[in-house]
Amino acid sequence: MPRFAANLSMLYTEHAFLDRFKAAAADGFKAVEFLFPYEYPPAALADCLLRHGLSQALFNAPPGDWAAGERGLACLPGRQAEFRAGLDRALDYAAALNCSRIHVMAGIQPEDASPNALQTNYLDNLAWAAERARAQAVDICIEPINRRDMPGYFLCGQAQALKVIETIAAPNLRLQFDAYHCQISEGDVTNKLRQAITRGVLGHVQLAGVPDRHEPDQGELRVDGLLGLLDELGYSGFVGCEYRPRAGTREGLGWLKPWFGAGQFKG
Ligand SMILES: O=C(O)C(=O)[C@@H](O)CO
Ligand SMILES: [Mg+2]
Repeated sequence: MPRFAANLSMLYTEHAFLDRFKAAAADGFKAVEFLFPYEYPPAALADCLLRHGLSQALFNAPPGDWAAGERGLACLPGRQAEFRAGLDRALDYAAALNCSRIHVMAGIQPEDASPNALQTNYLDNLAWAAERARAQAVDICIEPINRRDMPGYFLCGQAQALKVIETIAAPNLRLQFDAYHCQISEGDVTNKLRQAITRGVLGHVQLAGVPDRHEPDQGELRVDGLLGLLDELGYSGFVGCEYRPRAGTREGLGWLKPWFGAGQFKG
């Protein structure tokens, strides 16, 4: 049975951020994930988790200047010191939240940068981050993101991510497989998910409907098939529900009902 995490950056936005933990727990979630915790002290977030019986599945390392359009620093030449300081900050939060997965975003490739420089920088930074995180038993996850939503994003394909993971060969550098991005960028989602599991590199899964990033009960993906495959292949990690509800988070949770354990689903 997959373990589901409510993505609190997209779900429960009817509530203030710190109230989303309670709302997720009330609907039967046992775990949460979100993009960035850095506006809040680690102790306040740890307290929310504890009070509502939740575990933290994943969050993101600092992405640079998000408001200015930055989407991660890992591939960017000249930003190594900032990347490293950000990763250390994320590791402090991971310790406080008892979280063993951090998503490190690659960054938007600058138009004037050489592809070789970006790749070298990306590999150097990820190798450093994986080694640093390993001491704390934390996995570093990398996620291919589609370029319709994030034009110019450096890591945009499953094969590209697998090659990076294979090249660095750190046991705690893992793939974050977001079926929504995979379907938009390249399709063949089932085979790509199977490949990630059989290669032993799958660190985290996220789901949304395609093409509109709403609940995964409509559109191009057959979510029951993907969740069944995770079960069949013995995936024991989390599945992040990372979508924008069509009309209210609780109202849209019907698709999860068959997958939540008996008595968990309150919606
Ligand atoms: O957008 C996604 O998909 C994510 O998983 C985020 O962490 C990055 O924006
Ligand atoms: Mg995602």
